Amino acid sequence: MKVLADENMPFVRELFGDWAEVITRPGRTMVPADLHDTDALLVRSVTQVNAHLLEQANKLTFVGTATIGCDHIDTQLLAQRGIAFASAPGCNKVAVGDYVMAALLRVAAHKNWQLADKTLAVIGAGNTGSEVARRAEGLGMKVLRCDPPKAAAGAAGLVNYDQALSADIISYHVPITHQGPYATHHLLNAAHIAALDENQVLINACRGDVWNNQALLTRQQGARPLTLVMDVWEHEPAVLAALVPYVLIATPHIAGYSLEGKARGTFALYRALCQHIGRAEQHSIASLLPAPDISAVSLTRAPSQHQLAQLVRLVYDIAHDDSGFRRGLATGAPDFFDALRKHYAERRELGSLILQGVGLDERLGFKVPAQAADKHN
Ligand SMILES: NC(=O)C1=CN([C@@H]2O[C@H](COP(=O)(O)OP(=O)(O)OC[C@H]3O[C@@H](n4cnc5c(N)ncnc54)[C@H](O)[C@@H]3O)[C@@H](O)[C@H]2O)C=CC1
Ligand SMILES: O=C(O)C(=O)[C@H](O)COP(=O)(O)O
Repeated sequence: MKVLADENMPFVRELFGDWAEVITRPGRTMVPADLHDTDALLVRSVTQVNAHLLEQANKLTFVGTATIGCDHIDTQLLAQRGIAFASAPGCNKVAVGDYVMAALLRVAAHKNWQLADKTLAVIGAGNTGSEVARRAEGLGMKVLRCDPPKAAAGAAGLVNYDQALSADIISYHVPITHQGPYATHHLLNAAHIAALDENQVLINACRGDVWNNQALLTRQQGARPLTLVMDVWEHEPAVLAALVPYVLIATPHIAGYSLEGKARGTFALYRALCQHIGRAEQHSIASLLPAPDISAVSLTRAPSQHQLAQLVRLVYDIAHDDSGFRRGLATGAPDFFDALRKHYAERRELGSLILQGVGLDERLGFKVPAQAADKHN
């Protein structure tokens, strides 16, 4: 069987190589001819799987995306053609939780805030939003959850969007959708942006088009700019360069890029394709992951917010991603965004670090020995 995969999908050869012919291509520039005689197509978020790409797909029976978002896949077309489809829901939700926690701690240092005094609103209380809410609650923050589709289905404890927009920090975790009562395209529109208070902080780690970037630029160029954290941008990879100097933390769509998250993504497709062709699984995720460079730290007392930020930086330094982004943009190279993503350094999840010695709140994401964990679930 012939499997065509995005060249930036790790562990493909380990999982598929011993039983399939694996061919890799740059995801953004896959062309119809690549699909000729291909049985299974494995993509990431940058490949538009549509009628054009499938023009020469004479043998294709399976398409998988090793991502949470599926906005790049014409799933209706696949269903019409009888092509099986799989995605990887939740695969990198922990990485997104790590990213937002790292961002929160950096914002707090920048604004001299104690996060425990602040309110965070999560827009979209699904897999990634719930992970972010859990971290924020671990930090002692008050959390508001806004999810109108879930509210309409009867979920309790949710706030409406206007209430959410009053929080100190507002973090977006919705899919990009263009139609229907809950469409998220420009969910943060020019009117919302103009009405926000200058002390508020906005975080986008979902999809760039959820925010009106041009309206944000207008706001930032005025007298009362907001504090912004942006992992995703309208029109990626062509970011609105003029906006970047007004963004506190700017990164190239890497919130989900932990090694564990990528491994779970590829593994979800391995599992789905094995099921699709009736093959028994012969691998596990654990076998794919190397030991982390730093595996344990011993604490003698509960860490302060500043010390917690230092512990997070031991595993994931968001400032490094931010400075890399700014350096890349400054080169003027049109492909800097994709180059940063392609050559992204190996990043482990906070859960790869065992914090020994004190009973730390397990919702923060670090691994806490069972007898010491301050349990909340
Ligand atoms: N920056 C990155 O690296 C990553 C970005 N993503 C993006 O984040 C998105 C969300 O991921 P998950 O949380 O795993 O998805 P999910 O499907 O588990 O949760 C999304 C939630 O948003 C809610 N929602 C939909 N429309 C809404 C609206 N108008 N207002 C408020 N809530 C609304 C849904 O009801 C659902 O509960 C993905 O679709 C993907 O586009 C995901 C992973 C990594
Ligand atoms: O899972 C998603 O959804 C994401 O946004 C991915 O983390 C994006 O990664 P790529 O597929 O663009 O490498």
